[in-house]
Amino acid sequence: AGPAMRLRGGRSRGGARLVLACSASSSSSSPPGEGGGFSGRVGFLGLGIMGAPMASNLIKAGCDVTVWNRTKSKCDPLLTLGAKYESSPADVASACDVTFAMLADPESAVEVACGANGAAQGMAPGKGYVDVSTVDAATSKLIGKSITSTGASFLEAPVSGSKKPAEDGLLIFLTAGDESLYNRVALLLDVMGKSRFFLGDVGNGAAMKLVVNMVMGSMMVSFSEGLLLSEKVGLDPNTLVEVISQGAISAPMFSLKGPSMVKAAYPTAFPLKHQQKDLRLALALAESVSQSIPTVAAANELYKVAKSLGLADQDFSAVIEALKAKEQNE
Ligand SMILES: NC(=O)C1=CN([C@@H]2O[C@H](COP(=O)(O)OP(=O)(O)OC[C@H]3O[C@@H](n4cnc5c(N)ncnc54)[C@H](OP(=O)(O)O)[C@@H]3O)[C@@H](O)[C@H]2O)C=CC1
Ligand SMILES: O=CCCC(=O)O
Repeated sequence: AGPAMRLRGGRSRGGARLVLACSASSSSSSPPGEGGGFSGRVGFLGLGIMGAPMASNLIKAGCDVTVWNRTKSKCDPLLTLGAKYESSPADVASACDVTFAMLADPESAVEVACGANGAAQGMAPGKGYVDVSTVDAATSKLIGKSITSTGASFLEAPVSGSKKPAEDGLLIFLTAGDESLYNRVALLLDVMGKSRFFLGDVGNGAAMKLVVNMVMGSMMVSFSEGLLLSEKVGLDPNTLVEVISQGAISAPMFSLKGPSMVKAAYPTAFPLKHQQKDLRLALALAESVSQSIPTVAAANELYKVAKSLGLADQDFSAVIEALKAKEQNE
């Protein structure tokens, strides 16, 4: 099947419709749709900035959710909401019909899926694994192979959208892999997101995500340069943010992050270390097809400088501090 897309308009967030749809006993009451109702147990591995609100939305929608996180204390708020707990990814996968994973990077995604007590050890025919972490295509294929070798199904489904969209259930899923698993979990994706794309073979979702994030990472650097230059020539950078917001290059990211960047505040929504990871992976993707992406390469260097300044866990908008530091050193 060719790429398919389903865009949803008006939301019925947190309403009875979703509660009914996710409840184990009421799948027949589910709304019609590609996935129908989801009546099984749902696992969730990785409860960081993104994973915690995503799992939380599934619980609030009435799903039977079992969680695991490397740092166990991060499970507590989810347990309070009604989640169950298992002590390893393998145990979660074994207890659940479908397991989602939201891990930091390729290394942790592989470790949790394929390592000792990894999810693959709890997989079996009829079960599904949905990796929503941002990784490269090769990593996703490796994880997919490990999962499908057990007879289970695999879907990669990285997300566009940050902390707030995750909290609001407004993420964009970029999925690829097993289409029947995609259809099976469609309702769950719709609890956590506002739209979903099915892009074909495993690797296409990862590639789409990296291309989107490489554009975002360079946009942020260009915006940072503009803020600093405007200030240097005697303009009010807040006015620049306002002017940009009304023109053709308006983007929610600029309006959202600009005002706090002007105040040198970087409350973390998307950690800078993850943005740099995505640029690194995008550069490798470009290299694999001999595509030149010099702007991204330059942006990546700045994120690396920002990391070396101790800003890895700040929001990625803190990359502006690398430009300030560069100026001081010149
Ligand atoms: N934040 C954002 O705006 C967005 C992030 N993403 C992507 O989503 C993924 C998660 O991001 P985010 O939630 O922000 O990141 P966080 O850093 O907040 O969370 C990372 C998660 O990975 C776990 N983890 C890290 N290393 C290991 C390991 N070796 N073994 C087991 N678990 C591990 C962490 O566990 P522990 O709690 O123990 O550290 C935590 O649960 C990343 O791939 C990111 O690029 C995608 C879209 C938006
Ligand atoms: O991977 C992070 C993406 C953040 C966003 O889409 O706003």
